Amino acid sequence: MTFLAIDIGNTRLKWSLYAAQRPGAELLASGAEFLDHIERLAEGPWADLASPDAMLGCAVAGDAVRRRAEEQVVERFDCVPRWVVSSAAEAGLVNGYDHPTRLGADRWVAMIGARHRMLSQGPARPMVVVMIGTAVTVEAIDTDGKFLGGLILPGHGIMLRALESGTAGLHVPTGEVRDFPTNTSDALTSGGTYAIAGAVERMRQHVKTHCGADPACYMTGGAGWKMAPSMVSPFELVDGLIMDGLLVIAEARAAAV
Ligand SMILES: Nc1ncnc2c1ncn2[C@@H]1O[C@H](COP(=O)(O)OP(=O)(O)O)[C@@H](O)[C@H]1O
Ligand SMILES: CC(C)(COP(=O)(O)O)[C@@H](O)C(=O)NCCC(=O)O
Ligand SMILES: [K+]
Repeated sequence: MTFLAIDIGNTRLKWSLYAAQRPGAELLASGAEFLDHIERLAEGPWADLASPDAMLGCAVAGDAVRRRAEEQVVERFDCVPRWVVSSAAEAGLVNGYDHPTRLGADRWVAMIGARHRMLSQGPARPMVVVMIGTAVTVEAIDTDGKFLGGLILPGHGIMLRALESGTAGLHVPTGEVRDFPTNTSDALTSGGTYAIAGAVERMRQHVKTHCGADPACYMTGGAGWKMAPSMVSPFELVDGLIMDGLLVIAEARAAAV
């Protein structure tokens, strides 16, 4: 029962093909395409793959992009494209958002992946789940698996572009992260990095106060590796939290049928 997982963010489409529809399944193939290159999938990276038996994805880059991806799936494979919509509860997580379906599906899926990972590592704990993609999200989940709420911040690229377009004197190359930046490039790079690190640390404190226990902290997303060295408290950097979440959801849904 091979399974194709797809995560469409605002910058890239990520895909992974697994030998089975359950967490921990063997990874057979994977890749990432910038959104402009989605049309290449069927005749490019997917050309030599055997058709998966099932597919599940999450997509936050808009209906038009999701349809373009769907066309590639249907053109190349013999499986029905299915997409996760955030709901009031799924796979052991309860959604505390005011309007649960308005929560970004990628955020919901990553939290489900993180909760599964945390429970496989030991007893239940509260969590902070950080995704560093086009945007940055910082989620709080209590010990029972209730999503309490989360932060949305601009990612590195958006922060820099916003500063460049709103000022006359900030058109400079990328710099280094420094404790005490002494040039414009380093000041911008460090400012963005520590804005994210500071927000994450604040959320960690909120969760600790609210839940009365130190949260398990997970970080994922294309630019997660950039943030890892600058975090205040230790975070486990997990490459495929969204893919893990899609596997967890697919397994739970298959078991429920
Ligand atoms: N090799 C890479 N290709 C593309 N983006 C990268 C790469 N390495 C780091 N990044 C950073 O990761 C971000 C994209 O991460 P990703 O998780 O794919 O975002 P999204 O899910 O929003 O599409 C980019 O904004 C960029 O800053
Ligand atoms: C916050 C996001 C833009 C993150 O997108 P990404 O950085 O993964 O491309 C996305 O999850 C989204 O559009 N969310 C809908 C609004 C919400 O979650 O409240
Ligand atoms: K994402």
